[in-house]
Amino acid sequence: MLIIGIAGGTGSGKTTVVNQIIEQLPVDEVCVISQDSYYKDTSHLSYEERVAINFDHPISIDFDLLVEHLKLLKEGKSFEQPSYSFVEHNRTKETTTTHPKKVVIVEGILILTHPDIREMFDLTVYVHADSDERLIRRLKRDIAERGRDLDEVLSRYQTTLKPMHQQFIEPTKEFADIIIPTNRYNTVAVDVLRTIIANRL
Ligand SMILES: Nc1ncnc2c1ncn2[C@@H]1O[C@H](COP(=O)(O)OP(=O)(O)O)[C@@H](O)[C@H]1O
Ligand SMILES: O=c1ccn([C@@H]2O[C@H](COP(=O)(O)O)[C@@H](O)[C@H]2O)c(=O)[nH]1
Repeated sequence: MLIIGIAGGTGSGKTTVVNQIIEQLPVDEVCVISQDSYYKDTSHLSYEERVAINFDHPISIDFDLLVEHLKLLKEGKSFEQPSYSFVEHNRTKETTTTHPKKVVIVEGILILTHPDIREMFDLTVYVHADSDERLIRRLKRDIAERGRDLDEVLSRYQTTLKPMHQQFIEPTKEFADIIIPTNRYNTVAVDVLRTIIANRL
């Protein structure tokens, strides 16, 4: 089993890179675990209270559950991956059965902040795009897909996204084996990653 951790700021293109990698792999050889699935269950809070959560701080993530699930995969066991609704700011009732595969990709803004999780990765990648580029992408995506408006994205950017990125996310670049610049679509870097994966399988 090859476990790859893919980190990087919001809007840097992590999901896009993951999709580009897996589209060339047989479906029965790869599984993807998204850090977003592991936002803590906040069903006990009102919608207004959930909106106010700092979703870019490591404390918002149930890392214990993610560690438990990665250990299960390493033991060859399946688990139920939670699902998350960005519109509701909460986990949904659905889960996805995730089976151990030859290639396991874990992606998320904060996954390289956790020492035990870093230890479990065979390969670490940091996807880098400039902050103005990430903000533009985030604005477009969150308005189109996550039920946000201009004011919401900009105020969250100023209050939490930018400071948390500088404090927690950007410093994890030093833990990356590979840094992919993604101000543009970087097909060369994705090909390099595919080759590394193919060689390690
Ligand atoms: N290299 C790129 N150039 C332009 N747009 C991109 C690029 N990579 C991703 N995008 C777009 O930016 C948005 C955020 O990308 P996504 O892969 O979801 O980022 P992340 O998972 O890091 O938050 C998406 O709408 C995606 O289509
Ligand atoms: O309820 C939520 C939970 C998280 N977010 C934001 O999502 C991003 C992380 O996802 P990416 O796909 O890597 O962009 C993070 O910056 C949180 O602020 C949210 O808006 N609502």
